[in-house]
Amino acid sequence: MSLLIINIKELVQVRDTNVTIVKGEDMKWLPTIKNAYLFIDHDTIVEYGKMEDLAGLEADETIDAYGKTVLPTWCDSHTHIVYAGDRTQEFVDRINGLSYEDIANRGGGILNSAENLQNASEDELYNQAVKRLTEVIKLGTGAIEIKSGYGLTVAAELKMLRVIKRLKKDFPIKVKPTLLAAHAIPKEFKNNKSGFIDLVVNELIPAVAKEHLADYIDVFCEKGYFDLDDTQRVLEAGTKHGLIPKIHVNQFNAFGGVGLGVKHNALSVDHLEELHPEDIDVLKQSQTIPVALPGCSYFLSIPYTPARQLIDAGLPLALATDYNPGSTPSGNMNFVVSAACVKMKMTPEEAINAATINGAYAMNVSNMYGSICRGKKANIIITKAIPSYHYLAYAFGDNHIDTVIINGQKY
Ligand SMILES: N=CN[C@@H](CCC(=O)O)C(=O)O
Ligand SMILES: [Zn+2]
Repeated sequence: MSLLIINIKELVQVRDTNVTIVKGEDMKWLPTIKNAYLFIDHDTIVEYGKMEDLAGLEADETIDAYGKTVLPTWCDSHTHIVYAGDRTQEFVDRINGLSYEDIANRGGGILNSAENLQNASEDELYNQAVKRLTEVIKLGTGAIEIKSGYGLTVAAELKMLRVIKRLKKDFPIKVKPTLLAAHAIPKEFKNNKSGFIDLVVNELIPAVAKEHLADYIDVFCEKGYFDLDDTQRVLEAGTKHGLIPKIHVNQFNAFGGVGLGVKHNALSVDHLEELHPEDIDVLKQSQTIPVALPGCSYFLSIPYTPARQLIDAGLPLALATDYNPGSTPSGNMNFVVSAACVKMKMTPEEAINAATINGAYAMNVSNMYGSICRGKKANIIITKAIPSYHYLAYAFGDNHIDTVIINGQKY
């Protein structure tokens, strides 16, 4: 089965060589071809170019994309889409004056989601996650990372990760599973945090590794959750079992978690709403990519990750949704791109690079996803007729997507 897309107004994020990350100044450059075609064979991008150079290429199906923009699907490197129920009551409580911290301190927040998840069957969880995943693919996401972390017991964490495994098998997009082993201190361990870390290190991580249920190990490194010593213990145990660190850090407080992540060769450090100059220095010496989650800043009314400081220091930056029931009940990468431009002063070029190729890097899949490149997976967004790719970020809140193609097939 082959597919030819013709008369594309602008083909965006075209890379002749297989670039796997873009950093600093280079993020300002988004390569495009105007009046272009794209040729896909089965699930692979085979050829592209200017319409005037389209000669002798025939396909089983042709799409006329006159007036439309074509770009690679979004790569969402940070989500928690497997969860039970919602937390709308806490949302209303926050409007009425409680903080995220107040809610957590009275046993709500992550512990609330953990209770819901522990009481849900694997099938219930799967069915809820199927709806969310289907929706985000229709919004243009073509590769996604999904975390556990609402289990807080060995059995419930395994249940979550088995749901992620089923999603990975049943959906055509790339799914990368993460064991978020230490997300909150369970009630039973309220006065015995080190006992919980013992459980994570001695039982949870080995059980997950034995079933090959995760690629990455994550910790919520934050005041009131897990400190540097706890984080270090979890990352060491995860690494010993072949899991690569990707951590939640500097969401509310910056106290050295970024340096610790870098020391453990973290693939990414995520959140960074709070940032110290030394965090930037340490990131400059590393292969670790910072990940910003503007949907979380929007929803919790907390600072936005200082993208300008990171990019102007020559660093790469990825954008992701953080889709979860507590801090970001949205998996819409289009909103994330727009919010990054409006609130973080990223240019549309930087935001699109951050949401495609750099998002793919933050999942270690940028050799096959995140750009229009010969040999890469044919995961493509065809927009409605829009004036330019800038419009995606500018006209926020509307759905500009006409068609999503995953592995060469219309989704
Ligand atoms: N901060 C930690 N974890 C999630 C929120 C979890 C929740 O509130 O349920 C996040 O990334 O924002
Ligand atoms: Zn998160």
